[in-house]
Amino acid sequence: MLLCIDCGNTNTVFSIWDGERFLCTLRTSTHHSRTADAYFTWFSTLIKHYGIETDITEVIISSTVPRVVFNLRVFADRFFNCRPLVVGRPECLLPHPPRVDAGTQVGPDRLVNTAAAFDRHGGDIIVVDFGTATTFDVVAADGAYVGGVIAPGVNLSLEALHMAAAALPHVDIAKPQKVVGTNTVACIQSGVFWGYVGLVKEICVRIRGERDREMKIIATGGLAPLFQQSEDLFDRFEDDLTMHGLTVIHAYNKEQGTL
Ligand SMILES: Nc1ncnc2c1ncn2[C@@H]1O[C@H](COP(=O)(O)OP(=O)(O)O)[C@@H](O)[C@H]1O
Ligand SMILES: CC(C)(COP(=O)(O)O)[C@@H](O)C(=O)NCCC(=O)O
Ligand SMILES: [K+]
Repeated sequence: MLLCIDCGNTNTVFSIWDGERFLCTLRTSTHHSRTADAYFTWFSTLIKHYGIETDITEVIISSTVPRVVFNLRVFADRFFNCRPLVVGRPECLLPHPPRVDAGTQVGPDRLVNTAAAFDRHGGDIIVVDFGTATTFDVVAADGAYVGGVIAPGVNLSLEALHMAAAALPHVDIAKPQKVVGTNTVACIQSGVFWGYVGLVKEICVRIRGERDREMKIIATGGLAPLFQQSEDLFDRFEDDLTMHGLTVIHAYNKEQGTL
């Protein structure tokens, strides 16, 4: 069985792939100081709780936080006796190498989303990932990542207002009833929610214009459903897109004989 680990700047998600389906998805916050032993204690407790039979022999990691990779490597080595495949490392092959400026280190999450979107839908796709940052990944007709857009994440924007302005409270995102807020919380929610709706629309229109073609929009990440219920922003929401991409990249490396 393959253990897929997707480490974002906020959360780290573990999912076990049995070759046909994901047996479970476990989520913890991202901390570079978490040790291999701490990961295993957490992981084995939850696996036992859910009564899942596992036989993990392989591990693949995508991490937007370079510092956590060391402890995740030790975790794979110590508890599953394997060397993990780490997306973004030279030894991890990609089905379609990215076409970006020389020296650019594309976020591994974006490479994984690209591989997943192409596998499921073919090319000419925009992936919108609502993580710590909101990223737009442009997938060309041949499946290569050819660039994109990075915007501050929804929660980061809310946090920034609270941090920088003495009178603004911490607010959780929600769809406001109206655009014109009649209290501080409603005003902030309106600014971020409708601002984001506009941001997503405008960026997608401009990407399609720049590339001069129709492009399917696939959304992923925890906050995507909130926006999907509001407006017709995306063609699809796929919660498991990044995890699927990890299985695609792992299978590709097996096929190429590098594993
Ligand atoms: N279902 C959800 N409802 C509300 N907030 C969420 C949900 N899922 C994730 N978030 C929040 O969205 C932000 C991005 O989370 P996540 O997608 O896990 O980011 P990353 O991949 O960058 O770690 C975080 O601030 C997280 O707390
Ligand atoms: C843009 C990101 C911070 C998004 O990370 P996330 O929100 O998933 O934690 C990450 O993909 C990253 O660090 N990228 C490196 C620069 C680039 O992709 O061009
Ligand atoms: K992301």
